[in-house]
Amino acid sequence: MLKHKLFPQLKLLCNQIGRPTQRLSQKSLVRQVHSNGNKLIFRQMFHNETYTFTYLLGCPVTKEAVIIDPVNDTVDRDVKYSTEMDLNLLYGLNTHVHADHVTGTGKLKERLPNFQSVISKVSGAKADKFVEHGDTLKFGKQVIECRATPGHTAGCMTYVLPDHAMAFTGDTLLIRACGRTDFQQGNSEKLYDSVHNQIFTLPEHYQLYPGHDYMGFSVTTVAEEKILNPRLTLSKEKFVQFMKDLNLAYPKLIDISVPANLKCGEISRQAMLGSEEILNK
Ligand SMILES: N[C@@H](CCC(=O)N[C@@H](CSS)C(=O)NCC(=O)O)C(=O)O
Repeated sequence: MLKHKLFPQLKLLCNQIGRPTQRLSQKSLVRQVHSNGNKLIFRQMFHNETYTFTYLLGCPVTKEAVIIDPVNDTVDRDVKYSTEMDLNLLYGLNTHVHADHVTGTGKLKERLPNFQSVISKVSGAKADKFVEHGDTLKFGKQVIECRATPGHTAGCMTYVLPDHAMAFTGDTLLIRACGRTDFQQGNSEKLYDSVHNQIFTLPEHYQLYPGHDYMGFSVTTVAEEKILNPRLTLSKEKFVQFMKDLNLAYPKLIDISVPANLKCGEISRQAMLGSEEILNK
């Protein structure tokens, strides 16, 4: 009975993950790079200390580009990479006020002319540009749609590129997991609704890029998570209980990261030394 109910989704999933890898990667590359004839430069980068993903997206025609969730420690890498690729970074998009690392948008503003930091208005953080649900941002021929996905924090945003069937979910949805909901106005009911109403309603072939991964994964799809996410496939009631029982230790840098990120990554020398000490423990 269950198999019958899930069959269309399972069929789609098998098409995506059950066939030889060669075929999958070729198909997904074509979708990212050539859908609607609109090409995209796309790089996924990792911060080893905090398991954070940063994404660089560029328009190959105009060379205008954006960076999603840069980390302050990897700004040199990100500037070098975008310069090498002749990209003109316009925006640094934060998916939310991070609790485990300091955003790189403040440092990037010091390094790059015309660079603007972006975050949701609801976040209450300082930035050059504030976005709300339904807003769009442009770089070259590319369009990003902003979807409010509160729950991990009150101001979480998911950034969607419809032309490339991609969405950047921050910590709202992680691969086979989701963001914790026990601080920064976290709310399990809201996170559940955000995922079901704003992410799982995207077409099933959309590729989802999370803000972190702690298990060695890099990308997933709407179809995969709808079937395989052990948290978000629960009923809402069971999900809320599951999140209550998580009992995760607070992020090591929370007391440094949150105040700094509320100020676009502005961090005092004293706090910087403090964070080095905490990470070296
Ligand atoms: N140990 C890390 C923090 C790990 C953590 O809490 N991750 C967050 C996202 S960053 S606030 C999370 O939501 N995790 C969900 C989960 O199920 O793991 C540190 O000390 O920084």
